[in-house]
Amino acid sequence: MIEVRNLTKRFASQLAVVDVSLHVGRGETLVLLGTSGCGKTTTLKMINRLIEPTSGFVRVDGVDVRQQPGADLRRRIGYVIQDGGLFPHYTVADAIATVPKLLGWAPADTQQRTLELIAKLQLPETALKRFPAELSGGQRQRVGLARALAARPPVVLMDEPFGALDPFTRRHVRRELFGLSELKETTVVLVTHDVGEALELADRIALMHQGRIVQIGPPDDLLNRPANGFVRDFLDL
Ligand SMILES: Nc1ncnc2c1ncn2[C@@H]1O[C@H](COP(=O)(O)OP(=O)(O)OP(=O)(O)O)[C@@H](O)[C@H]1O
Repeated sequence: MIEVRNLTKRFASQLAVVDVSLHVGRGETLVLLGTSGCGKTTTLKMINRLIEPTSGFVRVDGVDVRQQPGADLRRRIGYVIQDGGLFPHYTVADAIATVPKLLGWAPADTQQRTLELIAKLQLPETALKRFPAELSGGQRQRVGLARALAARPPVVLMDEPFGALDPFTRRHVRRELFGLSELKETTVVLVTHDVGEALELADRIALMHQGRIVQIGPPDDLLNRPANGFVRDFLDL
């Protein structure tokens, strides 16, 4: 589904990502894990072209992302960031309708999908008219996810999606969201520095350090067969 080949990103003299290659299968959840500044976000943003690579390429469903028109890419790749990334002057309904509108959906279809999503995410219908400042952190997070899932993208990228939440709410929202059947069918790449979160959510983990992947594999592989001392230290084994 997603193929990343030899991706490198240099910002002036800073090498942020160095020769990263990986693939993510359809319906799989891959977690990019690592310390602050190791290149996780830069890698994620090269998948949806928010950042252009210095070298290497990304294919989604066999097509190079550079060859896909922007609207196509946004329909196919949902994006969730910390705290939902909502515009302060958009109501919840406006936020969820963003991509369907961009794709020219009929208003009735958008409304039906919006109602379906807020029911699935257990947001009250009265929230539709509210602005982000009138919601709790957990609600904002769920709205961010509803917005990303609205047009049923086959791929969703998530950057520290639970980062703004307290540990209790974080666990709760995480379980709720990843329990959704919608997400089970979706190919997800999720960035976190939280080991527990990675072990809970990942089908496979790519552990990064200084721009490179140190080890990639199912959580059990990293736990039982850490590639080196860094992996052992990071996972506190
Ligand atoms: N636009 C930019 N210009 C210059 N340097 C950048 C830019 N964006 C990122 N960097 C640098 O590239 C490196 C990787 O950053 P990146 O945001 O990908 O790390 P990260 O692993 O996602 O970190 P965090 O968990 O703190 O968000 C860092 O050293 C960062 O300072």
